[in-house]
Amino acid sequence: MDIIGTAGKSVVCEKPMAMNLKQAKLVLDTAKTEKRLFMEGCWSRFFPVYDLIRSEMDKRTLGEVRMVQANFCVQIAHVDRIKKISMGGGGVLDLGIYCIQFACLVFKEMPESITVVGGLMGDVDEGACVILKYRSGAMANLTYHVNSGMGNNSAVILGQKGRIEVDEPFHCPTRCRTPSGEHEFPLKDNDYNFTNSSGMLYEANAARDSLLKDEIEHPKYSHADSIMVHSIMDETSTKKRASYRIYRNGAMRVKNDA
Ligand SMILES: NC(=O)C1=CN([C@@H]2O[C@H](COP(=O)(O)OP(=O)(O)OC[C@H]3O[C@@H](n4cnc5c(N)ncnc54)[C@H](OP(=O)(O)O)[C@@H]3O)[C@@H](O)[C@H]2O)C=CC1
Ligand SMILES: O=C(O)[C@H](O)[C@H](O)[C@H](O)CO
Repeated sequence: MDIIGTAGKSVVCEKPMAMNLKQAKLVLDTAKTEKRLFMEGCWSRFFPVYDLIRSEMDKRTLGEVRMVQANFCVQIAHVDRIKKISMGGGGVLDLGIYCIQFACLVFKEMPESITVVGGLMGDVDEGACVILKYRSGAMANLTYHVNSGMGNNSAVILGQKGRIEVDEPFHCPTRCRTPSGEHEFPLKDNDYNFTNSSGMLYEANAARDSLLKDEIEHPKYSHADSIMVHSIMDETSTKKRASYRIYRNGAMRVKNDA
């Protein structure tokens, strides 16, 4: 907030922009008051595959969407920023966020109900199965885990007339299949630490566009998008603590910092 408010700078902040909804709102309110660009770096949203998904959804080529599935399971339990609660660790803030933003991309509204079964790893969240149910009855079935083997980290959107398959890694994809066929957007110069990291250029270009237009948010991942995703993550954390409490017969070990 000081960077935006006191120093008067525009900010692109890696996901997750905050530990909870309350913090996220404070930052976004500051950006609004100061009329500075603030973008939560949800880089997924700027990949060409996501542009294609948006366009298929706008054209309603799948008919009514009834189900979304997304998985993100990897073994990163040894990483400090994952395992330490003091560094904002845990699964939902690192991996679950990608699954949740994917459901939000498709349904564009808050779910009516959120069902969560999850577990802890020390004092941070290890993983969970999350089911979002929407007013129309449509559902999203999301799974994330930071202490497992590598899953099939893909996503699928199922409509009454067709489907979209986003190949692994769905959070930074280069390949998908839509009703119009197979699409591939290869990345160049991709020799970095993280998978498909050169795809960060899509997000960087988007931030540049917003700066040139004097926007305070980017339409592909707006402040409302951040709020929706953080609202669901807050709810997920609360429900997970509850499910863990029941599962472990009364043991409750994570502090509620909301
Ligand atoms: N889009 C993508 O491809 C990816 C995005 N990410 C996101 O990027 C972020 C960073 O991940 P990653 O680079 O792997 O993390 P690292 O742990 O490698 O780096 C974190 C950095 O933040 C600094 N830091 C930590 N705490 C503070 C603090 N209180 N004040 C100032 N600086 C601090 C650390 O400084 P120091 O070195 O001095 O400790 C370090 O330089 C995460 O939010 C993650 O979700 C991560 C991976 C991939
Ligand atoms: O944002 C990311 O990509 C992450 O922070 C992950 O920890 C990483 O992708 C897992 O492999």
